[in-house]
Amino acid sequence: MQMTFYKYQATGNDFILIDNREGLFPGEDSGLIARLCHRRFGIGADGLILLESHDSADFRMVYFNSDGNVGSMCGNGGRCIVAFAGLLGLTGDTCRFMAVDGPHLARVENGTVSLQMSDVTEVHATPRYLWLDTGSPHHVQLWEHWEELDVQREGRRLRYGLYGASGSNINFVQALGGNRFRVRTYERGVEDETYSCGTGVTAVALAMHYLGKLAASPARIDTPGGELEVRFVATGGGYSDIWLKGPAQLVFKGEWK
Ligand SMILES: N[C@H](CCC[C@H](N)C(=O)O)C(=O)O
Repeated sequence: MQMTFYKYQATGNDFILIDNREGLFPGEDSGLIARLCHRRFGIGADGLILLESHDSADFRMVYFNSDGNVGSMCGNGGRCIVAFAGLLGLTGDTCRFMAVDGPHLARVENGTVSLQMSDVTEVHATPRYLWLDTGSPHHVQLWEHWEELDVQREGRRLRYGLYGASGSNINFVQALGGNRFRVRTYERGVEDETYSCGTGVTAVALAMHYLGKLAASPARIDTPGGELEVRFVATGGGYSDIWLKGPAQLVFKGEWK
């Protein structure tokens, strides 16, 4: 299948973006999507995103994990598709698009994209970890021995051990003082560590506020791929007006033959 694709990255979380407004891409072909995302046999990416037409929003985002299956919301991918819609001339400095978890607003300033995330109504807390849904499911756990952290091993153990077949994304957090945190994420559907996960970083900011380790919005979060900022309003048990901000860049454009 011949098609034009665009490769984007947002704090090192990388995606293949395809303009599918004509509806020709075979989204049900999970084998093809996994091949396109494969880092040796394909283009290489953590996920693939289709930009499609929508009746009442600027566009629709359809997100697939690199295993080829439809994923839940992707915060970094959401920031990339906003930059992509701008490149295609569909939107200006602000836009509103539809994703699997509902509508999202976004703003673009000098290569930085701020994306409004879904409200969070519940945080499940246990003595060792928290779990919340920021559009995607996230386990958040503080980790003391940072230098010895094997994200692939620990993430895999928790993803399959605690969350059964549907699984969860797993975030390990270190508090750096003030409003700064460091995060490493094991992503479900990639089944490996990624350089950054937007819904994960969002979950970490809210979880740290919930635990009293972050006094107030915003949180500044370091990931292996760079820094992200999360702003939010606490609503007594939940969170609203949540914004994820950081860079999103086109890397290259190509043809798949
Ligand atoms: N990388 C994404 C998360 C993808 C979620 C996916 N791994 C799933 O659970 O389906 C992000 O920036 O939010």
